[in-house]
Amino acid sequence: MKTSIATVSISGEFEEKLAAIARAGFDAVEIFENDFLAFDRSPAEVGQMVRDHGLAVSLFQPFRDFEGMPEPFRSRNFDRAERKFDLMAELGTDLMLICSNASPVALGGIDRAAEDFHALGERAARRGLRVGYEALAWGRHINDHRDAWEIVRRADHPSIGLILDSFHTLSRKIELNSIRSIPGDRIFIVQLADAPLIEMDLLYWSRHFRNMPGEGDLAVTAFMQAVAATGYNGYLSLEIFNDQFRGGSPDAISRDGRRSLVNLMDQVARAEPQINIPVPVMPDRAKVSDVAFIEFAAGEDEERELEALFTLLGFVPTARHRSKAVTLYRQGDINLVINREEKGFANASYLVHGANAYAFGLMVDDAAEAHRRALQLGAEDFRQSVGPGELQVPAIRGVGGGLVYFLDQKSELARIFDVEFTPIDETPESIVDIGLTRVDHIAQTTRYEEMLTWLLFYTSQLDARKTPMVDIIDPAGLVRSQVVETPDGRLRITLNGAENRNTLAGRFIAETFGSGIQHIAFETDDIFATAEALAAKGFRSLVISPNYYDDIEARFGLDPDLVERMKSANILYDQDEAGEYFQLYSPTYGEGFFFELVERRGYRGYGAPNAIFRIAALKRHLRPKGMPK
Ligand SMILES: O=C(O)c1ccc(O)c(O)c1
Ligand SMILES: [Mg+2]
Repeated sequence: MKTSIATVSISGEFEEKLAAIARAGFDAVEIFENDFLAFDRSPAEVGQMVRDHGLAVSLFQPFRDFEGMPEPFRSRNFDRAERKFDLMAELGTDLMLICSNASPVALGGIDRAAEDFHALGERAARRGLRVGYEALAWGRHINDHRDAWEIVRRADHPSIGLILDSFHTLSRKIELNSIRSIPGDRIFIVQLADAPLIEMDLLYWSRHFRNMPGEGDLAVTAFMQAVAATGYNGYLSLEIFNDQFRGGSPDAISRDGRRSLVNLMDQVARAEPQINIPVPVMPDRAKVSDVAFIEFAAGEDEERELEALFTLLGFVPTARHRSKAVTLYRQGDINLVINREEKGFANASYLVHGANAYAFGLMVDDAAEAHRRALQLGAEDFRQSVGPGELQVPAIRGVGGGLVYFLDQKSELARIFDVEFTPIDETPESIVDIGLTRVDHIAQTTRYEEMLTWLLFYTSQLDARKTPMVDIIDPAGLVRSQVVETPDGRLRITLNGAENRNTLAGRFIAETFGSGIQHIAFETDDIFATAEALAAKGFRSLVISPNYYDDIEARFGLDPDLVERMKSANILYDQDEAGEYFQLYSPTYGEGFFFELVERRGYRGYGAPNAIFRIAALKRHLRPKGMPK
């Protein structure tokens, strides 16, 4: 599999871009004319620089408004093309992209365009060069790959071929089977991009909102399946115009790009096993059956505070690590771990971020395979020295430098808490089970610019899908929220992207020095019983404005008695087509961390309409420092 990326896709100076692209493992770059024009080195030097980074130039582009022009433009275009051919020879590439004509003076006509391309093919052939024709979605006469292919077919010249670009085809919803009958060797290159579904002008959408395959909503996998079925075995080239990427980290964007292609081709090869493109063999996306544990890093004081909080919430200290200052707390199927080691990774996380939920374990079908796939996708491996009799749990670095561990039922890993821990026999009498059964969701707060990275991180490794992005209104600004969930809901992760530091999410990032888990939601089968048990123990839940309850009673036509019960327990409510949702929040602890307790009666969402009221209430509670006693 040969991978390439257009220089416009990432930020930085020209040479910085090349270095990042090479480090991420690409084979080639598409050189964008403007990137080159803005750079003060000769074409030969640029070509050399690309090769010095171990890269090839897959393509020079774009050459605009070529085909079907009246004189004198037509003759001038051939002269202009010859000049660019000179340049290509110096750069060291044999392929030029011509995008379909968008000029108002362009004359239509398939045959006229085909004749122009035939004539250009003759000139290109003399120099051993090739020209590929791409239909822009907004081309004046040609805006559909089927018409571009007809022109290429009629041009009937070995130096003239077709260029396919997933964005142009998918944005116009063109029938994908039309690609399958094109001979693979007539496709000179394939450009790939995804995009979020937004209703807007095609040109503007294309030039500002493209993203990596898998990051958006377009059917890029189905598109690439059709391309692969033609026998095509050339470059897979990312061409991503995105304002955010232009301002992002060249390394991070390049790594995401490479990950997106590996993941895409893995999915394509599974669906179309006969393809010509050699694709790395890797395990399938891991099936997650549960959140096995969530681990907090803490110092001595915070450990006491967390312990008080956990026991108040009904968690029982169940076992202690044989050699480390690590304690397991349990309720229902939920395992919470406090790690108060004075060395090692947890301690490093504590020193940087303060007490925080820095790691979680996922129960998957095969932990070793899940780990292997993650590494093949470019995840950063994590290993820590283990003591005698302890298990090396496969792990990778996740959001905010935290950890994701993989466990499974088929190996020793299933018994980690038996192998490495000794049971604590007596349960303190003060602890009352409040009916929490499992982890409903883990909410991670990231900078807005990182959201796509982490969405791709999860959805490429795990058998999980992403839901559409929702906007959450914080009184101090917008927070975007998107969910990664398994089809059965056994794993749910919400990613919240903070655009500014005055929002609750933004403040959390600023105060804890980075992204991380900001809240954890536990499920109960009876939220009212849970609320009552908590209140009896003196737990003070987050106080919700009484105005809220008048509104939901009217909005959902609820029984006034039910509303009264919710109001007295500060329980929030939502409904979707599948059922009802009840939510109860803790106040914030430390720098904005909190717990949520939920009851789902068939409901599938996350209570997004309530977020604005919850955030306002949390902000009223937010304390400057320290966990409550
Ligand atoms: O936005 C454009 O003009 C443009 C140019 C070249 C391409 O390959 C493309 O997909 C879009
Ligand atoms: Mg293109």
